[in-house]
Amino acid sequence: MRRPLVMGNWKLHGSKASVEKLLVELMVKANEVEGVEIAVCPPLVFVGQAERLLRYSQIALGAQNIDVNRQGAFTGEVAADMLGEFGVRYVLVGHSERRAMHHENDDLVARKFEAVKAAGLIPVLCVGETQAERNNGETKDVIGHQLQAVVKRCGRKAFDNAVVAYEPVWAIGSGQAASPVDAQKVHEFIRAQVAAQDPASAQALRILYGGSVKASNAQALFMMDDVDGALVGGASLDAQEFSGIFNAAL
Ligand SMILES: O=C[C@H](O)COP(=O)(O)O
Repeated sequence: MRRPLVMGNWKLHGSKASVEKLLVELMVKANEVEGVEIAVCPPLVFVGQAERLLRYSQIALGAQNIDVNRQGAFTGEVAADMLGEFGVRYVLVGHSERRAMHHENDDLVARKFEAVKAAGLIPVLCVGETQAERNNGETKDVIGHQLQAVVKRCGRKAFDNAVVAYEPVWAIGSGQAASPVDAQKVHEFIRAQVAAQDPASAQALRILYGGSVKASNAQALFMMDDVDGALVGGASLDAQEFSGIFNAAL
C-alpha cells in the first residue's frame, strides 16, 4: 500500500512574513490528518526558516532545485548535501519550467537525480508532455525518454526510493487539469515502464499528478489506482485550498 504524498511547490513566491503565516496555518491543518504525507518546497532562501518552523511538525521539507556538483567553483549554486543539513527530504528535478527556461535536458536532469540520491535525499522526477507533443500523439514517447535517461544513468533500480510526478505542461497553471482517466492512463504507463526495469520499485513508487490541482478536483484524481498524490503549484500557496487537497487524499 503506497502512502499518498501531497507536495506544494511554491515556485518563486513568498516573503519571510508569508512563509511564516502559511506554515503556521498549514501545521494546524496538518495536525488533524493522518495517512497522507504532506511536503512543501519553498524557494531555497526560505529553507532554513521553514526548517525552524517545521521542527515539531509532520510536514516534510522539499527543495525546488539543486546543482549537480557537491562543491567547488559554481557561483550561485546549492548542493544536495547542503540542503540535507537543513532537513530537506525531497528535491524536485526536471520540472518543466526548468527544462524550458533553464535549458535542462534529459541528461542534466538524470545527473541531478543521481546527485539527490547520492546525498541521501529523495528525488521527485517531473515528467510530462507539451500541448504540441500531446496533439502529435507523442505523450508516451516523451515520457518514456525522460524515464529512460534516468535509468541509463542510475541503473535498473533508479526509482527505488524516488518519486515521479506526471505534470502535463499544458495543464500547469492553466486551470485545466488532465481528466482523472487521462492522468491514470499515463500513470499506468509510467509504472509499467519502471516495472520493466524492476517490478518491486514500480510497486512501491509513488506517482504524483501535477497541473492545476485544486481542492475541487483532487478527490477524483486520487481515486485513480495509479495516482498516489499530487504536486501542487498555485493552490499550495493558500492553506485552506492546500489542506482541501491533502484531505482529499485520505
Ligand atoms: O509543480 C507544480 C506544477 O507546476 C503545477 O502547478 P499548478 O498547480 O499551479 O498548475
